[in-house]
Amino acid sequence: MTKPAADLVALDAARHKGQGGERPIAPIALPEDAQVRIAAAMREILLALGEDPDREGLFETPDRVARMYLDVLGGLHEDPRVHLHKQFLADQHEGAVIVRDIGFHSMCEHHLLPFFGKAHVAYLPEAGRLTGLSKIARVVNVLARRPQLQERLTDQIAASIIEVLEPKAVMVLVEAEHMCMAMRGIRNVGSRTVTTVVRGVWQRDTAARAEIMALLKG
Ligand SMILES: Nc1nc2c(ncn2[C@@H]2O[C@H](COP(=O)(O)OP(=O)(O)OP(=O)(O)O)[C@@H](O)[C@H]2O)c(=O)[nH]1
Ligand SMILES: [Zn+2]
Repeated sequence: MTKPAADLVALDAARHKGQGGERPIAPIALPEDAQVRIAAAMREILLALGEDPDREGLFETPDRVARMYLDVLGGLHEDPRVHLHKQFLADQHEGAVIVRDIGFHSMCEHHLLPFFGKAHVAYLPEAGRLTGLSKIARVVNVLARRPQLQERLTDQIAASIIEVLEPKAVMVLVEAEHMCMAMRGIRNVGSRTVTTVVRGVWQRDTAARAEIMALLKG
């Protein structure tokens, strides 16, 4: 096996450090009283809006919303990298592996409104070192179920793969629609944001980069 991508891991660690409030890939602990506290906060929001949280339609809502947040933001307490630990070798495969159209739902950390779309992931295995295709989708799923920025989601998908699988190169393209742009503020429905990240040998090899980017865009 050739040199692992330790330099890429270090580069990633540096990139993710000190970027105003940046949160790392590692999971955080779930407070024991999370459900109760979220429900109490939701009840307070309803009261602040002038609503009656005890009326029939609302009385179960704080609890329900608490369960919903613990579900859609549950990736905070999971480590995406564990899914990549199961690996296998296919020495004869020298080309890229591309998983397109991984659907995801995330929450923008500015407004806690959903953004959702597709992630497309490519990597160039090191010495045939592969992971299961579903594992790439699992990584996307864990990282998406956190308060996120689309750019950070894109970076962290690549960083997780680099750290555990140590491939020669990774490229990630994420396209998404942000409800905070559609439902409020500018109220721009239908605009899509595209973010990309390229790491490893594809950063220098412009021909390969263009070829993989074209395949990722589909
Ligand atoms: N770069 C980036 N920006 C995002 C993402 N999700 C939401 N935003 C933006 O975050 C910005 C927050 O801007 P602020 O000016 O602090 O908040 P705001 O007053 O609600 O902004 P408006 O949406 O323009 O009304 C907005 O421009 C959002 O469109 C994301 O994933 N990446
Ligand atoms: Zn937002």
